[in-house]
Amino acid sequence: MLTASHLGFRYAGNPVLHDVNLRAEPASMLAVTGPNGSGKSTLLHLLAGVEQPAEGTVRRDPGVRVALLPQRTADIDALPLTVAECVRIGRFHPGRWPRRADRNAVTEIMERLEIAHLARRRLRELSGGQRQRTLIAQTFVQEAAVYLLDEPTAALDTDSRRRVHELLTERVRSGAALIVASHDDEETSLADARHHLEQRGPVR
Ligand SMILES: Nc1ncnc2c1ncn2[C@@H]1O[C@H](COP(=O)(O)OP(=O)(O)OP(=O)(O)O)[C@@H](O)[C@H]1O
Repeated sequence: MLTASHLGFRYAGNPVLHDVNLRAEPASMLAVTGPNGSGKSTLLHLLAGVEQPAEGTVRRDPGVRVALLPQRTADIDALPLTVAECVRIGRFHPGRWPRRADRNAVTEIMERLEIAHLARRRLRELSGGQRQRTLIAQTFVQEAAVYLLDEPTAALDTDSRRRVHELLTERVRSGAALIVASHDDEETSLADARHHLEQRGPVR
């Protein structure tokens, strides 16, 4: 589906990733772990095609759809979007009007993540957890084969975290490949495999 071979990356000459090899397997969750600054977010950006590797390749099989839940999204907050509009973007297909299935999927995911009552609120008016649940809804409303999730539950309370973990497990059961960067032991224990990144670059 999605294969990373010998990936390397540097920010302004500072090495972050070196010789990373991994594959998104269908019906499987891979946890990406490692200390702060070890390059988990960078790796997800490379896998999503947001950044280009300095070394190695990311190969995506033709037609495989990849959804990314980024960790930092200040640009999204700057848009005057409501919660419902933000989630609907996940079902937006250029050149075609939303179908009933798209509208149903949006309603269903908003109910599951308990943001339906916030539908008309602007993103910038939300709490951190409400905003995170909105972005998770936007990610999971997409019909992707591969989901790249950067610390999906870091801002969430226990109930919301449990709900998101149920969603992760269901997506895996329905055949998706999940790659999840996480510091949370409970979350990484849901994974079928783990890829640990070591700290690189100069020690300060
Ligand atoms: N845009 C950037 N420009 C320069 N350096 C960057 C940039 N983004 C990240 N870095 C550096 O690259 C390294 C890896 O960052 P990254 O965000 O990928 O780590 P992470 O493992 O996701 O960390 P965390 O657990 O804190 O989320 C860090 O040392 C960081 O300071």
